[in-house]
Amino acid sequence: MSKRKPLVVVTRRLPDAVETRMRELFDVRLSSDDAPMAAETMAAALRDADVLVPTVTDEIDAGLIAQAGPNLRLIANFGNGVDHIDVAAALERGITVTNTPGVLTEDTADMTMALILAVARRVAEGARIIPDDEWTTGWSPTWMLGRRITGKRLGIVGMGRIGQALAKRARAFGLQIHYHNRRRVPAAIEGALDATYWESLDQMLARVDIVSVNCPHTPATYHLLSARRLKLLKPEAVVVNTARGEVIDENALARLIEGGEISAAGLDVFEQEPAVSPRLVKLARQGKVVLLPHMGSATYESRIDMGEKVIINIKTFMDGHRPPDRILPSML
Ligand SMILES: O=CC(=O)O
Repeated sequence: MSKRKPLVVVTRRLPDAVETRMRELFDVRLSSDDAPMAAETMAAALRDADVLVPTVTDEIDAGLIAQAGPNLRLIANFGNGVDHIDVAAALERGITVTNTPGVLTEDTADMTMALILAVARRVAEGARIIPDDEWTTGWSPTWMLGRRITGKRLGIVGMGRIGQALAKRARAFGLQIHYHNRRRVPAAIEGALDATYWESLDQMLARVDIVSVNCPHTPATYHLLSARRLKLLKPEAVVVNTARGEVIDENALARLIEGGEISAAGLDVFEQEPAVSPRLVKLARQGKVVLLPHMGSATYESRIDMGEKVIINIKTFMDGHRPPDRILPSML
């Protein structure tokens, strides 16, 4: 690598502290506005840059990667999920891809717990009542009743870092932990979480009260919660997703909630962000689903730590070493 500072192109505004550090270390082209990069700007960035720092809002497909200039050696994603990047195409061209795992685990697990509570206890609906001047008769024995979560069964789909962090929290709320994962987690972790492993996702779905999606979106998990699988849930079941919209067949979920075959959902992620199915929006107005605009890792702390991870990945790579958070072909 030459002695010149690497040209690092960043597609979105990052926290001030992160941008300042990047300016010190790199020849950095920062985004002036906080909108997803237009396709032509992205193509130009890929042509010029040594390093691209995209986020989940940038679709970097094989066609764009084919237009990358000879200097582009690293795509250092600001975020955990890399399903918006054709990583296989990048690796084929000798471009390394990194992400920011670990630092957003606790915050995303908190948000998942928040959605579980919000749906079960009607928090979003309740929070609108006073500002909307609708609290006219005061406390009532029969009004705004939700569902107790203590003693219920939580089925976690994907027992990685975030799944495990959720399980810890959920146990403190008295939920029984069930999980499905490609691989069973080590016995010590399973024991500490008092978690029941289900090799068959179908069998787990039929038995849980709340299902939480915490696995990445890959070709193998696309519509993992298909219409057929969603129909296995009990009618009083709740579905929560803070991972990726694509893991659930969103239309099927909306249809089943409309028909009363599933009770409710709490969703932080969607199949076509930022577009959200009008059917889900209608269900949110009716108080049957809680919708959040992809906020799982949205804390100052997470976003600064994610920026630091991006910087470490770039620095390590530019110093000629393997960056810590490389995406390996075996992870795809
Ligand atoms: O969704 C956000 C991320 O993948 O970090």
